[in-house]
Amino acid sequence: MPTPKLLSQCPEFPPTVPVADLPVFSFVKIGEHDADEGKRLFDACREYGFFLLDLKSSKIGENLLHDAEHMFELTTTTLGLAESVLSKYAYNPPKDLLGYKCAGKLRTDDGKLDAMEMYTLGQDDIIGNIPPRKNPETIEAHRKECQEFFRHAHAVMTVLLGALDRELGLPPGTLERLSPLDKPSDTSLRLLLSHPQSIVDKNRITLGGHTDIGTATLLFHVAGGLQILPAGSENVHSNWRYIRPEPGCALINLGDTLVEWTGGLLRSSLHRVVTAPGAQASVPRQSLAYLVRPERNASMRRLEGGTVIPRMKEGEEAETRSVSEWAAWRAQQIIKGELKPHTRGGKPV
Ligand SMILES: O=C(O)CCC(=O)C(=O)O
Ligand SMILES: [Fe+2]
Repeated sequence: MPTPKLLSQCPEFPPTVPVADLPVFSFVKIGEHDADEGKRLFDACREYGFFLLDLKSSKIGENLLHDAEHMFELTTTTLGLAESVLSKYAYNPPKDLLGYKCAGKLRTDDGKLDAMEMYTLGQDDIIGNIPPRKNPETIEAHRKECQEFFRHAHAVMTVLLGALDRELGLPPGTLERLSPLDKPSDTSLRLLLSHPQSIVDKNRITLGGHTDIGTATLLFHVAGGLQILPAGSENVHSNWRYIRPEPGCALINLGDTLVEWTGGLLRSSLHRVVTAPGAQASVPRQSLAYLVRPERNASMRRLEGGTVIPRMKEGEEAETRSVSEWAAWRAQQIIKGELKPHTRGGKPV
């Protein structure tokens, strides 16, 4: 992403690093229910679980690109506050992931500590599903812009989830109703920042390999550094592929919840952030991740009623946990080392 303006302020993404060849879809065509675009989108959701979405030439898309510029400004002002101010808004894992996370709180795949700062805004707080939380003044003064971002990002997701409903043969609106804007959920917007290193280690892992746990994620990045591990590849440095930021595009990736709901048809791919490549390593790296989670009471149970999602076979046990219970269980498994994050789903239809 995002806008040509922001990309022009960043050194060039080098042409020499290995990149993932992700497909680009037109948001306009998907909104028009273009059958061919929908089919290719479904293929990408199973093969990679990642794709680029061209937001240009669409009113909602252009609005979201504009909102993203505001959110990048909030990243600069908010994460530029003194540590003594930010620490008053510190996150409190595992219960409360909203607020400020300083660098060095998480373990990365190589056993070192992460180098990513983030400030996480909750959809419930910003949209008003709960009484407002207290955020730093840099954010409180721009609640309206934050609301606009959430509304437009949700509108874009609604169009994408509608296309997946059609491809999965689910009744229209099924997936959107499970992850709505106006019901309590853990949907959030992360404002992410990592600082350049004094001595550049191009393989340093800024944010460790993971899959996103929710429905789907919409990401804007300006400098590179985000990488995906192609399905079936061993987790060694040489197999990871950079994702090249493209002007006017958002990057979309599917989360573990969609894998569960579709009986493993859709894919949630392992991804991570390393030092931005080439000259981009010398500038602060900012990104925005809008992480859509289902409403809190939703179940992780496989969806029924579609024409494509496989039915439970004899002997298979139905997942009965709610999304919150499942998320807590999974976080515990990872903490206890019983589960190493890995690519999930992508079963043939
Ligand atoms: O910063 C990025 O490019 C990716 C962030 C990410 O994967 C996440 O926040 O889940
Ligand atoms: Fe992620």
